[in-house]
Amino acid sequence: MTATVSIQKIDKTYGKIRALREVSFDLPAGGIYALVGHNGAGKTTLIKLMLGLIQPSGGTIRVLGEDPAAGEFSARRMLGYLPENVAFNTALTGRETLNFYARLKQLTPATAWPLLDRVGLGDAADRRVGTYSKGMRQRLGLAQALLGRPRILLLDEPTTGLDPALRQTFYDILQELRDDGATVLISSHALSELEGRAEQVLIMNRGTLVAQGTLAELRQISQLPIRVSFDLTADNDKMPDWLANGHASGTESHVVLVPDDERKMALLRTAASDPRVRNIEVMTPTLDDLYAHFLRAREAAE
Ligand SMILES: Nc1ncnc2c1ncn2[C@@H]1O[C@H](COP(=O)(O)OP(=O)(O)OP(=O)(O)O)[C@@H](O)[C@H]1O
Repeated sequence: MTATVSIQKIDKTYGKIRALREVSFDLPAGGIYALVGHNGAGKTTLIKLMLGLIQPSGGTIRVLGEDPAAGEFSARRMLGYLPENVAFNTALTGRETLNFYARLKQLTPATAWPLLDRVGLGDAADRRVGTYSKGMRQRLGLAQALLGRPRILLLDEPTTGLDPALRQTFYDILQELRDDGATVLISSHALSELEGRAEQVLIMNRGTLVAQGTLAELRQISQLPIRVSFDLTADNDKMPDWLANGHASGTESHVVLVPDDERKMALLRTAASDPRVRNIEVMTPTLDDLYAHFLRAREAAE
């Protein structure tokens, strides 16, 4: 699959601050990618570089085959962007705001109106943005980013301020775009909600890319253990042999740490055939765990 975004050895300095150091990655078409990292890790700087809003200090960037920093960046029309802080003219209505952005993208405004319904703003479309709640402004920001069915969607902290229902709608929309072949990059601190939604995760730390991969790949690289916990029936006077090295955590619950899926399956097969086992729970490392692990590993290496 071809990369819609290709970043090679990108450096970016602001005066004495080195915001990005030799960052390289490709984003294939048809995927949702999570860009995660502490405050100041360089996420917004990367997004601004892809949009051509700032120039790199070194390295090359290609977005849909073009250099965003070049004067003529026609692929810009194929990009949707939702900035971290959406600021709209409060005197305009939602519909007028969308009309304005549609014209900037050389689209016929009326063709954009269904987007207002799509983000749940249909009823408020003709109210002034000044009367909107934070979440409603965020919805309008999303509608604006979706104008013209973008091939690449760059979203900076998009779900801050959204209620759970809209968050779900939001991810449904992103999945539709992804299935249609778009590249969606989400910069976020909301790691738990990205789990199971992003195909790949890119972990940034102080301007460098410390890990990139699917959750399964990151789990494998990290070698963080899988926790398997067993509840036993109360009438056991002796711990089952296969659990002898399990750690007692409470009276009837026992936790075993296994290094990989193969050992996990072997343990599950044994446990499932033991009538003394009432319940089994498997806890694989979460994105939070992996994120903490890769940051620790990087700090230790420095
Ligand atoms: N215009 C600027 N002038 C000077 N320094 C800047 C500028 N923009 C960003 N920086 C610095 O570059 C580094 C990376 O900032 P960036 O905004 O890309 O981080 P981020 O990962 O998006 O952070 P956050 O999660 O807080 O949004 C930080 O040290 C920041 O202070």
